[in-house]
Amino acid sequence: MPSNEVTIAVLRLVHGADLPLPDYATAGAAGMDVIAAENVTLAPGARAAIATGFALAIPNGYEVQVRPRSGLALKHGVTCLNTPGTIDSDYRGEVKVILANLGQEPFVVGRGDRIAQLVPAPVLRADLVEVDSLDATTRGAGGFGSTGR
Ligand SMILES: O=c1ccn([C@H]2C[C@H](O)[C@@H](COP(=O)(O)OP(=O)(O)OP(=O)(O)O)O2)c(=O)[nH]1
Ligand SMILES: [Mg+2]
Repeated sequence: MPSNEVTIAVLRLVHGADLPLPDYATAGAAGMDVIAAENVTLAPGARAAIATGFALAIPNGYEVQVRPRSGLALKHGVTCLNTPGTIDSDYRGEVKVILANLGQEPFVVGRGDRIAQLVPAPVLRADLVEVDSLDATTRGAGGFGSTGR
């Protein structure tokens, strides 16, 4: 196994039994495309959690990010509302894709359509240490455009 691969167990659910599992569209693709397991029409401004028909068991120390597809975003204004979506390593339920239609027209998701992409990533967990003061920096509390355009 190449060093940049992580093995993730995938379980097909009954309503996804006939659907392809997430897969890479090209040899160098960063994300595995995810297929919708249901038909949903999203009105302009609407959102929905779209079924995918599979569940994962991600190894400890990893997550899977659910990211939008740029084609859907650019052509239709359809994106993942909670991007990047987080699939926790201890989640065993169905992976869902929270799509939002920010476009002007209704958007039809067809069962079998590629609606998002999955990217596994290593996760660092923080050990928070409470202190009385923080070290000084040039930026200080400046943010949100404080350095100009
Ligand atoms: O796009 C997504 C985002 C989340 N999930 C599932 C897997 C994830 O492990 C779980 C919880 O997600 P998250 O932590 O983002 O949501 P929450 O609102 O904090 O819910 P919870 O209280 O269940 O953690 O929901 C998905 O299927 N798709
Ligand atoms: Mg959570």
